[in-house]
Amino acid sequence: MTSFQSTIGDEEGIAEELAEGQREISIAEFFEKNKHMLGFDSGARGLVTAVKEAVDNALDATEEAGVLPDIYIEIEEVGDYYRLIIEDNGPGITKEQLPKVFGKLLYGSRFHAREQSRGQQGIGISAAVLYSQLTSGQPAKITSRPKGQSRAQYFELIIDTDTNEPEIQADEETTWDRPHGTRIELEMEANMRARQQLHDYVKHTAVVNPHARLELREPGLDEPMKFERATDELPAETHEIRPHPHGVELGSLIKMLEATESYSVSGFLQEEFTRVGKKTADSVIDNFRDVYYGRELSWSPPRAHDDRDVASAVAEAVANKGKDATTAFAEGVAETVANNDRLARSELAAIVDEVAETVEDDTGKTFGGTVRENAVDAAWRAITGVGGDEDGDAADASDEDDGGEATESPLVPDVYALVDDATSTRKDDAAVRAMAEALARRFENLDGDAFRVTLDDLERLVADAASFVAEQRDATFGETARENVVDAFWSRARTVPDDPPKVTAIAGSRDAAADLLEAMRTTDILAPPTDCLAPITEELVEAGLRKEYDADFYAAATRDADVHGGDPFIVEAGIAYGGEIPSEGSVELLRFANRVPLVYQRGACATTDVIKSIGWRNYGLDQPGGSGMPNGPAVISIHVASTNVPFTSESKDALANVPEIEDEIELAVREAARELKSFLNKRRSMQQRREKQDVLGRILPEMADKVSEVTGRSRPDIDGALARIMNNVSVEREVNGETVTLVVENHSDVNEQLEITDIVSAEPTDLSDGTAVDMDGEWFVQWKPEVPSGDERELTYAVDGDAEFEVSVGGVETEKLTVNA
Ligand SMILES: Nc1ncnc2c1ncn2[C@@H]1O[C@H](COP(=O)(O)OP(=O)(O)OP(=O)(O)O)[C@@H](O)[C@H]1O
Repeated sequence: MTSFQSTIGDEEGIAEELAEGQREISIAEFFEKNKHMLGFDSGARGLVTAVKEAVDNALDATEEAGVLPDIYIEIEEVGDYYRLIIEDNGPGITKEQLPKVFGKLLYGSRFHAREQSRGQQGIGISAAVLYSQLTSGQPAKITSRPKGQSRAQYFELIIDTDTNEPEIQADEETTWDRPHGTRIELEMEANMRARQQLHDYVKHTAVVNPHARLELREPGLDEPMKFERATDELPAETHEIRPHPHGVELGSLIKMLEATESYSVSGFLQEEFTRVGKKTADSVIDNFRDVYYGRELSWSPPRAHDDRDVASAVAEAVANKGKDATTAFAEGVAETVANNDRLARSELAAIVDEVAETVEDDTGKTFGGTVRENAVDAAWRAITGVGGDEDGDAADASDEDDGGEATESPLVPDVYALVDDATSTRKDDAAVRAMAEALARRFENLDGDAFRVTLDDLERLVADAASFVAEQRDATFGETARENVVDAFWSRARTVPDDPPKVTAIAGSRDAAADLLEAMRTTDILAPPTDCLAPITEELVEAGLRKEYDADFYAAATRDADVHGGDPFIVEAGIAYGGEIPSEGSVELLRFANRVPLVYQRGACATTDVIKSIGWRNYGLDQPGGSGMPNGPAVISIHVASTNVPFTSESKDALANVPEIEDEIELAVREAARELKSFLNKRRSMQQRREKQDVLGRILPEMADKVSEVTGRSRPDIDGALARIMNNVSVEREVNGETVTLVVENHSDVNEQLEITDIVSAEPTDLSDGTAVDMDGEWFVQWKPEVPSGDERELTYAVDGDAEFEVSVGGVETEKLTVNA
């Protein structure tokens, strides 16, 4: 007994003493202690969290019911308290469910569902009710009108903090002008210090839920904040999925094994998991066999020059079958064996069975189980020197130090060939031989005759043989050489034919269940279906940003689905740049999970970590020191949608650092950032072009004047020169009597597809091609010419001599255009 235990043992009744201090904890106490985890740590924050919980639920409920959300949020000051009202047009809640939804913590419809939803835990709204009652002493007032019912139900309730059950204080029918939906009224001790966060939450909710209409009234706003919907399309409907084999933990797997009605592992895998059909189940089971039973090492059968004789060994093992049948059987086995490159024991057994059946058919003699087993033993001994009762050599060979004296095992040349192949040519032959001998001895000492070994054991044997050789012969087999040797044997080893244990047996053995889990994880399995997810989509991520940010540039990227812990997820990123976005300070990062804006704990969020780790200078943003938050007029939004979003805490403020998700966030952000980079590069080169054109525009006329002055000739045409120097597209007008010609020259090195519109004050006729449209006495003449690089086009029409013109050219940037028309 340790001294600590003896001290305890000396004191009588310690357990009783401890028991006196043990009692049930009421949820009020639990809440008081953990309210920061639930997002209710202060009055300012509590108000934002309560709004967030109610609005998230309203969005979940409306979408589930296929209704476009119309959500009303109101905050009023009532004496020392604040009253919060949230109304939605969702499906409502039935009279039976309503008290539990609001009056019981950990009650919800989403905890067990593998489907993307904002709510996950069944805590949110009841925690808000509890916060309200603990700080104001007032009950929650709920009105709900289920779809199709003529009247609404009104409840006043509090949570009994001892029993975690709703205590109903009023329960009556009422009228409500909304045809269906839910209205929640909570009073609480609060303040508006987090007004900015509240506004951000509502605004950003509108950004990622362009299908929702939101309205916020609060005491600080003269006018309500209204966010109209940008689309009438609801997000794609999501479907629940079963867990993915790559994502379960051992504890859950054991529970699933215990609960399943399947009897076989194959049935269990196909029934309980997504993406597992018969073929995938077979692959998992093969991998399970490899870890659970190990593989069988395979060996080269004897060749013609070899003195190992399979045929006579088999013949000797067979008695009483007559000469012809015995010879046919023995030679049949020997010949089939020789047709194989390498053989494992179970393959040999299959060959013996097959040949026995053929010979039985041909000769009418019976080759029963015992005869076949004897034949397998004998043939295996002939091939490997190991097996049956005469397993002499193997036992002798166990003494490492008298290497030279024992008869060489038939395995050695085989092992030698593989080791030699797998190690570098610079290895000294004696070292390779020593390694082969040491390894062959270890293989011979494996349990049973079949040379079954798991990958871990094989690695251990190879390492052990290598260190033996290093000690005895002063030759090193480094890590790479050892890995190559392991690989050479493992890749030639065969998966055993044994049936896996039944589900109940695996459920009862932690080790077997762990082996099954490893097999599931190492099998290639299709990513989970993504119809359980509803990404915002690239188009709407961009539309959401456009709606709320006035910028020069927008880009968005939606990645393909990936898996973390068995739950599928999709990452989307968007960037808005320039325009009205403030250029001072660091960029604004908008974080979203399942379409919910994350307001607090930015610094503790995986999204922030990823943004900081990207080298933003590569993408054209300023980043002091080359790491950390980039600076500049940009907004970056990141949305992670998953059936199970890994938050750092129950208040769902920040994403945990899950490597798979971080990788996808990085790829999505980089995808959008690459577009930003090419936009900025182009903008920079256009800027340089503009500056160059400005300079040329100033000096060319001066040069033209000078040339004309010096040469005494007329002033050269500088517009054409400018277009040529700048490799521009030039559009020049020539008017000759009634004929108007627009000459388009392409001096650039690419073909240009242009759209040229000439607005003419009189009616044009005889158009070369193109169209003319009369718009209130002005004619719009339009051409869409394609002008190859280095080529020109002439666009003509006829018009009365006094007409006025105004040309506009589309299809090419203004910086690459010289218009003289
Ligand atoms: N406005 C509403 N309309 C219809 N049903 C609702 C509404 N609000 C809540 N519910 C139902 O009540 C349940 C409990 O809501 P609660 O906010 O406590 O948890 P949750 O949203 O499931 O998870 P979380 O704790 O992560 O927010 C929800 O799962 C949903 O079924």
